[in-house]
Amino acid sequence: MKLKVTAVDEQLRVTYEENVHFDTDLPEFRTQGGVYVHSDRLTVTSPVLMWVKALDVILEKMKSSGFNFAQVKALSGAGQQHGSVYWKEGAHHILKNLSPDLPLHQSLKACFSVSDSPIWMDSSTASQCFSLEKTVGGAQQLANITGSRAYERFTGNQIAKIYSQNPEVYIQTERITLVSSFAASLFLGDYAPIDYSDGSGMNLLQICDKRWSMTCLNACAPGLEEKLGHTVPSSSVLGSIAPYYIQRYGFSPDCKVVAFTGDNPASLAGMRLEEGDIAISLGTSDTLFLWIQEPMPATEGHILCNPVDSRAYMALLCFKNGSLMRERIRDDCASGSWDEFSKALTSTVTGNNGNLGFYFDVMEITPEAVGIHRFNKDNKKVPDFPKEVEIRALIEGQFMAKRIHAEKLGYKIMPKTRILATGGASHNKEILQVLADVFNTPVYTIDTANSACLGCAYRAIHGLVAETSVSLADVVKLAPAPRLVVTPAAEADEKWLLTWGVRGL
Ligand SMILES: Nc1ncnc2c1ncn2[C@@H]1O[C@H](COP(=O)(O)OP(=O)(O)O)[C@@H](O)[C@H]1O
Ligand SMILES: O=C(CO)[C@@H](O)[C@H](O)COP(=O)(O)O
Repeated sequence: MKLKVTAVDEQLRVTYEENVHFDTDLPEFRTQGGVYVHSDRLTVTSPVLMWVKALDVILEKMKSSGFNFAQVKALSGAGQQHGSVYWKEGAHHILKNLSPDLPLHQSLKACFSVSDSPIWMDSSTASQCFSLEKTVGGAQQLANITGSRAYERFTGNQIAKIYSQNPEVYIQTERITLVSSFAASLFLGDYAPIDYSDGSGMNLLQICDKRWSMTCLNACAPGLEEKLGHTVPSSSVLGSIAPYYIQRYGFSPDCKVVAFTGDNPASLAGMRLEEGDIAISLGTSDTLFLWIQEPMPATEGHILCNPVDSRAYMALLCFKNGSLMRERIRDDCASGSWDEFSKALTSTVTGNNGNLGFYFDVMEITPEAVGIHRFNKDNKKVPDFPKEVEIRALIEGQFMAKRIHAEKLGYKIMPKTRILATGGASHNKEILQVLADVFNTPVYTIDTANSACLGCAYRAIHGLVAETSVSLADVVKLAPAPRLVVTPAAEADEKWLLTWGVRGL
């Protein structure tokens, strides 16, 4: 996991990219994959000061490389969804008076009442989820209100856990931000509001009228409305950059901060998703998302407010066993090499001669299942597969699950359907070929695998004109179109896909 930056010029060309890798650039925090997995294997957190220090490091890297901060007209950003940051009483004053002589992590070191922020990988709040659904009248009812049934990683349940386990800490907290609005707060030198789109990943926001659900807030913790602040459209200008950045890095006082959002909503903007397209992000988690007009919340998947058009929505499916699962099988079966992994995919056939597998090292979100389960062509459970068969079974299984669950959400693949792929694994053409074969649909990518970052650069430009009703699509119409990378192989007919569906996932 990394902190990344992308700058674009007025022609929407990417002019600068940089990143900070949490594990290797900030080894003093001793994270693995940017996180701590606690001994119960359910609680997963990240040190909030590591995120703050990562911002110091990336800004210093930019300064040393001669980046011209004065030219930046607007900035925006994205954070992993659902994670939360707890600001201690008195933090606001410190945030508003940052000394340009000090790095942020020094000024802010005593500002957080919870030093290890719960993040999206956490699944330790089952009892809070149960109680929230019970309060509102069941899982479907909660989905109707907030867009999702109760999910353990969703922020309301995380807040409820902190309140029930440590009410003192909750009381000492003056503000709760999402990872996205926390990062925006750092640039603003003030508490930034939560945007509608990332706010929909909390089990607290009414997705129809974009107001907090008082029933849900009260079910999680007392006095929560005040600690969360108000919500804003994702394209809002929040204000100008804080004096700290003007004095320390040479930003212009006119540089505007546009609301930050979740990484998946930001990717939707970066990929310039159109209705009918299907976006698949192969980052740490795998996610699949669609632009939708009419929300139909169900007990599987999520409906979020659309980050680009406040009248629309996006549907999202999240799969926790994404890249980390692929990395584990790569290490076990391909000597830790992506090249060898890719060769195994080219040396095996579509449909894997009937061998299939489900690979969930950690409790999966979609579907709720855990463990490694392999079946041969006679549907008999087997303990292992030859290495190449294992690799193909993993990738076909991951993509088949995406197709089956998208179809369960009502998604229909049409002749015009395009898959837009992004995230680290979208660099791997052989993996994308399996994706094309499983969906029987061509796969496109954009020039950077960092669609969330690029989307925020686009959203920053859009924020400057959004109030005049110009759409994001208009603002980015000159950006390079997605590039066709692979088309389904001729032999990828629907027959073997059907067998998969019948054998069930
Ligand atoms: N050539 C490759 N083939 C498959 N996976 C890759 C390849 N290169 C990078 N990855 C995967 O991409 C992941 C990082 O994706 P990225 O989109 O940067 O993550 P994040 O979710 O943190 O933004 C890594 O975990 C790595 O396993
Ligand atoms: O939980 C979800 C979406 O609901 C995740 O997709 C997070 O948003 C984190 O994403 P990455 O670290 O994989 O980018």
